[in-house]
Amino acid sequence: MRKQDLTIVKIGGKLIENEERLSSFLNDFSALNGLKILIHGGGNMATEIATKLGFPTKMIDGRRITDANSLKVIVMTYGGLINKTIVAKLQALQANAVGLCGADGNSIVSKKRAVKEIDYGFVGDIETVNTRFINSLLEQGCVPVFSAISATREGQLLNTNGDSVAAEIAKAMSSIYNTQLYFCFEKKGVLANPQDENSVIPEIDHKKYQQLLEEKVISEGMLPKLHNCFEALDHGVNKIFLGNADVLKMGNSCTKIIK
Ligand SMILES: Nc1ncnc2c1ncn2[C@@H]1O[C@H](COP(=O)(O)OP(=O)(O)O)[C@@H](O)[C@H]1O
Ligand SMILES: CC(=O)N[C@@H](CCC(=O)OP(=O)(O)O)C(=O)O
Repeated sequence: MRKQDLTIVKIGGKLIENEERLSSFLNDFSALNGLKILIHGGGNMATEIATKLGFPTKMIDGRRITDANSLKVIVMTYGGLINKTIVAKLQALQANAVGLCGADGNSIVSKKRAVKEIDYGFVGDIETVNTRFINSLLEQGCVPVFSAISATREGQLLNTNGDSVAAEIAKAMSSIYNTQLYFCFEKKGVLANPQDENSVIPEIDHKKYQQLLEEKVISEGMLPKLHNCFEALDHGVNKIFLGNADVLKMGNSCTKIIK
């Protein structure tokens, strides 16, 4: 029997900050047929609030170095302001959204990243996704909305890259559903020339990905994003797309990740 479809969408922090683009995106998201899950970032807003509080931000290859103060800002910003704003807007669009972080329902258990060359601080690498719990929400007609936060078995909250949260949820839920994963960010897709908004690469396979890495066409936040795309593709996720706030609209140009 064919599995039921599940759509998983990650929305990046730069889109969340723009009220018009966020509303338009949430309209499209709420109108999607079938079961769905939303994951959001909020990196830019956390940086802005941390700066106002006098905590400088350090990023390495698109990943935040998270000390105790930045973790507090992150939990308040992602788990509080952004998550609840999105949930309220989705409720107004008749989607029964439920806001979560990885600690809720023990949904995403992670491990603090081991210190190798770099000490990332309170950053989590996901170990398990509680598919039973997430599925119970879907079966009740809820739309889970996850922030980019996970927790250890010992109860330590950890900052967790939003793209990784989306990819790990999609991978895990692929055991039950036919999954499609969308990464929604500022650009129309992966660009051959990051300065040219119209240079969207329509399809990327493993070979092209290696080539883009070698040619250094991808950098910063695009590095974890594409890494997560191929992780998901290699672990059962059926379809993966990268595009801007209009990526859920029919016929919109974007990048498709293929085998
Ligand atoms: N080849 C590329 N194509 C598109 N964006 C790229 C590319 N290389 C680097 N980037 C950068 O990566 C960013 C996306 O990563 P990130 O900011 O982490 O996304 P998100 O909004 O999901 O947090 C783009 O806004 C762009 O600045
Ligand atoms: C460990 C790590 O880097 N976590 C990310 C989580 C937020 C995120 O992914 O937000 P965007 O989607 O807006 O980039 C961060 O703090 O920036």
